[in-house]
Amino acid sequence: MIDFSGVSQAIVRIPSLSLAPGTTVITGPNGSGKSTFLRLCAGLALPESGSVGIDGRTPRETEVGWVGEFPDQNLLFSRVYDEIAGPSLFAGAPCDETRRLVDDAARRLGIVDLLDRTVRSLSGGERALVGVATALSRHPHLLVLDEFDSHLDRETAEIVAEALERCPCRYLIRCTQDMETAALADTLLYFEKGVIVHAGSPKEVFSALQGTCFYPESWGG
Ligand SMILES: Nc1ncnc2c1ncn2[C@@H]1O[C@H](COP(=O)(O)OP(=O)(O)OP(=O)(O)O)[C@@H](O)[C@H]1O
Repeated sequence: MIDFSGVSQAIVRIPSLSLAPGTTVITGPNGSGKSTFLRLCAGLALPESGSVGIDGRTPRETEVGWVGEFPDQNLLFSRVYDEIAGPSLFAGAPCDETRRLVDDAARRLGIVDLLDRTVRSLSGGERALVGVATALSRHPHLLVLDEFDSHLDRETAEIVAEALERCPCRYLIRCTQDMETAALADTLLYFEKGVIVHAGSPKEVFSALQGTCFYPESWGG
């Protein structure tokens, strides 16, 4: 479980929360604290008070993959292969293992033909695919995605969705404004002003959001 206890960070306040393995989707208005929550999950921010535990470890003791809202801003290396290899290199993995993980991640995202390209020569969508390949290359325990897909076309979004479906990570936590994506979650959290106002299955949460823009169009009503 991912457990929040007495957590306070910037505007976010989470007295108590336990997330089961599977896919958790976060949604809510702009500025409601979604990114802050994701940063706490990933260990990129530490709570000012309280604690976050992932199966008994802190986020920083956990293998975490992260894709931010603007994936192209997080790319570190000039060559695509090196970018995807980055987490393995930082983990001190042997070269042959790194090669295997990079090839596997690139295959899953359909970007094998990009491996020798420079990151600078890629389109925004291609950079997002590289960001996702990098984040899931080492099969992280927790994969955190912060609205990275807002400017992907449908075909690219489907490639990513398929890769995520097959990703063996224990927890996937993602933020989206796409309620059709949110509807597929195991758990849905709806934030307002730093607080989780609704939590539960998509059916439970959407029943409380009927008549708002946070309701899947395909569900009608
Ligand atoms: N370290 C901080 N100190 C003070 N305020 C902060 C800090 N980090 C974030 N905030 C504020 O907290 C609020 C929530 O920010 P956050 O980025 O988490 O919201 P969000 O729901 O992801 O927004 P958006 O949908 O616009 O991306 C914002 O008003 C932001 O300015």
